[in-house]
Amino acid sequence: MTKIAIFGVGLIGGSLGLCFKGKPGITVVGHAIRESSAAKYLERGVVDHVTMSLREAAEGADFIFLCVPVGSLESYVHELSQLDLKPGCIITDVGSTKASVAACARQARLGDAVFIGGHPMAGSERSGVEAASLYLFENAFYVLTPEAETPQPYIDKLTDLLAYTKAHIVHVHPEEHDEIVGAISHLPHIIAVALVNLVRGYSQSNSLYSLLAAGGFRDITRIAASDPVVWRDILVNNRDVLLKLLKEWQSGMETFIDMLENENGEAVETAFKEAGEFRSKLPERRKGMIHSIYECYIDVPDHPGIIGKVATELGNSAINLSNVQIIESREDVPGVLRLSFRKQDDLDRAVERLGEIGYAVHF
Ligand SMILES: NC(=O)C1=CN([C@@H]2O[C@H](COP(=O)(O)OP(=O)(O)OC[C@H]3O[C@@H](n4cnc5c(N)ncnc54)[C@H](O)[C@@H]3O)[C@@H](O)[C@H]2O)C=CC1
Ligand SMILES: O=C(O)C(=O)Cc1ccc(O)cc1
Repeated sequence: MTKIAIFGVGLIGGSLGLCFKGKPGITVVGHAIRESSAAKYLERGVVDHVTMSLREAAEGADFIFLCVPVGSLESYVHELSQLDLKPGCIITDVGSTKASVAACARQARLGDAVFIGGHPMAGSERSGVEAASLYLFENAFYVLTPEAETPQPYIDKLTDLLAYTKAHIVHVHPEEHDEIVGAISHLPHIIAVALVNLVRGYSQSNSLYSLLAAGGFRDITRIAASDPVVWRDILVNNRDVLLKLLKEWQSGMETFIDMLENENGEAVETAFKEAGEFRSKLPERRKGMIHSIYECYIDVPDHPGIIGKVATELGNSAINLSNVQIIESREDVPGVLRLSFRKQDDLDRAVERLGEIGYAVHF
């Protein structure tokens, strides 16, 4: 049997457990730090066995996944280095930053075990094993940060196992990883939290702020509901990158202040045009999908059952729908559904079929 040990059975650890559990020749052991959590992991079915002993979890493991908050990763690497791990054991992590854990693993005496850093670029603002999902990583990118010295057979072995996640593996240097995710993930979380807290302050004296907050505000602040401990650790860990980015952000805000003070509408327009052009070229990737996506929008009344009706209609015509999304920013007007397809042909046939049955289709 291949033994996989998971430390930190939360959103990410639990989702990995779901991907590996029940696969041929695999047994998944979860490590719990509380008895109440142990029962929950079994009940949720994310692991085969649970133990509260770090040694018992790690003993004989072929793979060890560290899925704890970033601030705890190093102490786990250290504790593992005190144990007699199975020769050839692969230790990996899922932390949102990679440079510090890579440096720590380089220093640690891991015997015949090998560390390969990892970061699935998929998740959500939810946390805990309750939010775990078998499909969390499907089509997402999964970053691995092997060292130049990491023997290829170990990288291959981990890559083969990760195939169960259905994610796409990419290799990135740890420092480069931290710079990139600083800009595309960590800074946006800071901005979302700062914005929500600004409005929270106003709403204390005027309840209309929260009553009217919809659409754009909700779109860009979903991630402000993310787990405080997980994000405390990420931001503190990636502080050098973030301090640089925040200074650039500050100067970007000052540019906006200048534009408004000088009533420079032309510059505002240009800023929106440039941002819009760049954003429209971003690959639309729900959960990090890497395939091109073909989309259309349909006007539908906002009532229960409408998604099922549209999906059934397309299913009956053997049209493969890859995603459906309700556009929340149109809350008080007739609902708008975004339909996504992986193939141009599916989109073309959907447009034709939906038109035939009377829906207004937009691009
Ligand atoms: N939340 C997300 O969307 C993503 C998170 N990550 C990374 O995955 C790791 C886990 O994050 P989530 O699964 O979201 O968190 P989570 O809060 O859902 O799970 C964390 C788990 O670690 C356990 N744990 C063990 N030692 C702990 C300690 N000292 N302090 C706090 N919890 C401890 C908790 O009991 C819990 O089961 C983090 O390193 C995070 O940076 C990576 C990709 C996406
Ligand atoms: O909820 C979202 O959109 C996220 O941004 C999820 C996420 C959180 C942390 C990561 O390191 C990677 C992905």
